[in-house]
Amino acid sequence: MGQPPCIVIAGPPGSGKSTVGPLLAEHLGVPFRDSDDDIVARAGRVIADIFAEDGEPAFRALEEEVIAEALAEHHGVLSVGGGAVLTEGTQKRLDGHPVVFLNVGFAAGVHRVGLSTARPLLAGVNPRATYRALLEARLPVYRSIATIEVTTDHRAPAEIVEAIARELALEETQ
Ligand SMILES: Nc1ncnc2c1ncn2[C@@H]1O[C@H](COP(=O)(O)OP(=O)(O)OP(=O)(O)O)[C@@H](O)[C@H]1O
Ligand SMILES: O=C(O)C1=C[C@@H](O)[C@@H](O)[C@H](O)C1
Ligand SMILES: [Mg+2]
Repeated sequence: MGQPPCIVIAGPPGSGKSTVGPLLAEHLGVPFRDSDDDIVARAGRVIADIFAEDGEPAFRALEEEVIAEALAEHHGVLSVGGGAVLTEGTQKRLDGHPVVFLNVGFAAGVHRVGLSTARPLLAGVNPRATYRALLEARLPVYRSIATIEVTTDHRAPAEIVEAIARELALEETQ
């Protein structure tokens, strides 16, 4: 039998991908990777600097590359950047993988992302409006690539892990 496919965690900024991903990996006893961390390690710069110095298209190209590598060689949980699933190449590569969409509503999401400047897409003059537009525009994309959708509002990370594990077990029996 081959290695199990990588379990992918997707969702908007603040949905909890980097928080829930490692907990899910621990729960399942498998390794964890985060594409944002892989990009930072590869570029030797933080994400805000890559956006500022190279622009978003260069960031997206690097993101697609590190995700392709991770999907090919990583057998565990992979959290991907909030905008990673917008790329057609990545969407195609996700085929055959369990993909968990961590959904978050506007109020909880805004509260979680705060005013951090680490998220270049939300660093403009009206981050709340930008965040609202981003959630609306991306919702259908997240839904189109996900095999599992989990609501994260008013739920602690440990409860979210339990919900994902239950859904993954159900998927396996189908
Ligand atoms: N279920 C939750 N309940 C309350 N707070 C949460 C929950 N999940 C994550 N958080 C908090 O929200 C913030 C953002 O979480 P996290 O960094 O995991 O989001 P992300 O989806 O990885 O975002 P990004 O796309 O920007 O990387 C963190 O401070 C984290 O502790
Ligand atoms: O939602 C997005 O487009 C992003 C989310 C983060 O995970 C980072 O990948 C980057 O800040 C872009
Ligand atoms: Mg993250």
